[in-house]
Amino acid sequence: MASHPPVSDHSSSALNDDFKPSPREAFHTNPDLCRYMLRTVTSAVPLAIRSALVSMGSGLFVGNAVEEGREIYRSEPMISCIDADKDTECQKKGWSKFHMEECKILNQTPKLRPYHLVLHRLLFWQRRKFISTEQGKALDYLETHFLDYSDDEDRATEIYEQATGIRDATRKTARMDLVWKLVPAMMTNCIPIRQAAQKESIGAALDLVTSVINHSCDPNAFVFFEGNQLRVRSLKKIAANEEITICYTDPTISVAMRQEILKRSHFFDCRCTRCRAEEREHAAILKDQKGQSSLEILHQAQRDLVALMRSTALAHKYPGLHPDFENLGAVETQLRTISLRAFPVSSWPDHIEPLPSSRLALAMFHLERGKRVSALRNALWGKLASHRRGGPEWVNEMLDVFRVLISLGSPPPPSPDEGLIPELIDIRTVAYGYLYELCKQAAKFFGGDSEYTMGIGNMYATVLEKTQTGSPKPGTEEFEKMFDDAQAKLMKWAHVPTGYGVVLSPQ
Ligand SMILES: C[S@@+](CC[C@H](N)C(=O)[O-])C[C@H]1O[C@@H](n2cnc3c(N)ncnc32)[C@H](O)[C@@H]1O
Repeated sequence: MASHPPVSDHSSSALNDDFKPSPREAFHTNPDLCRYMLRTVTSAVPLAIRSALVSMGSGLFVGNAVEEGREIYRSEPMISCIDADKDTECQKKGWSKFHMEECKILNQTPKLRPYHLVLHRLLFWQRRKFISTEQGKALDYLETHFLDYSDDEDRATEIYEQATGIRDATRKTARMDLVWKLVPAMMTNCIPIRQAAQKESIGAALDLVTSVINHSCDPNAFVFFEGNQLRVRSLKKIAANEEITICYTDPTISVAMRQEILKRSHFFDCRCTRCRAEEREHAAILKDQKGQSSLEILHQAQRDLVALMRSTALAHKYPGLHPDFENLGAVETQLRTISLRAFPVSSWPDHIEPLPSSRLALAMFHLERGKRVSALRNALWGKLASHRRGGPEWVNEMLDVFRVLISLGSPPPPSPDEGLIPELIDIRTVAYGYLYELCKQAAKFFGGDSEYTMGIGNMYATVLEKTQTGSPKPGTEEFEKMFDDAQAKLMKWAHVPTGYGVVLSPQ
């Protein structure tokens, strides 16, 4: 970042242009600090901060084996901030005691991002000496990628502009060296605040222990928020002394997009087993295209599909903004055109993202427009074709499919111009079975005590109550048979290949 005059030594005015933070030490080299950090969480298993196996620096490890679908730890993050446009809600919930003070500053900060809120809170605390010695020490150990940003003129400018904007918003009371270091530190270590039921983040948080967890695209754990409490739970069995990993990106996006995001935000090339397997699979599939496609064409098509769905979502939310994307029939045509570009010889494989997610998103747009039959076709296709068979994303997506099924099972019946629909009894049986499975999976991944699981459980109890006495109930062999038949009929109707259906868990 040599071309910028960025940094003060601890005064606000004396800037010099060769600031470099002192080399960062890894957390695990300071056992006292690690002990302090681990005391900030409530853990269900012993935890340890050690030299990482999947990256440089430190990582978080479990001391004992953890079964799939168990809590690892929960904590109140050091700082949690809700996005400016969600803050009315946040004040009601008492998220931000500092709202008045922060609001003044935030209004002056250009291009506000969620982690800016965290940064402003940190600076505010620092001025008021609210940061304990241990917390201050832990902040010094956070990964900043300062030198990686320095090596890239554009990225360096980006950080510099953010740092000066933030410092100016504090009326230059903040120490520039601190701001300069904390901007990239927050970009690297803040985690999005996502409640169980939400796909989108509503803010950002800094949690010291969670900032030690490294990434995998096939992670063994995930993070979600219950109110302002952070929870980390296992996605699969973790052996004693194994490193905990979480996915820093949306795990449902394509390998190329995950890699792009990780490279840009965390400066590493992910070499996890999932990435390598998917890269090999894509290369093999493209061989069938007789030289008419390539990995570059596929990656561009994947980006185009994501952009198409983003524009459609915007057009849906703000009518008139993108009139070209308001007609869902036209969007489906564009989707087919993009798919054909990458797979001109045989069709785009059902499970390769972002096709399944795009189909599911289309289903929800159709549903909101009252086109319930088109919604069902897209929902079944998108959900069942995807290779995801568990995890928090599976639960959220299945809840969407359930909503589509329920809408079709409720009056009024769809108009005949929407085309033939499956028998109502089959729709209801499948909805009932999916709700049963949702209960099981939500309890497993989010925990029985999460509001989300309890909400789904209440829905299931209501449906169960309304079921006529004597009718087969989920968990029985009789129901399972009925469900399998009904699901097969729906899949046939939606042209979903056999073998993709949901298999109900035992009682
Ligand atoms: C939130 S920190 C995780 C803790 C970090 N290892 C440390 O010692 O502070 C995120 C940074 O860890 C590194 N990292 C995490 N997962 C990685 C992976 N799978 N491969 C390479 N580096 C990784 C990257 O530098 C990333 O920006």
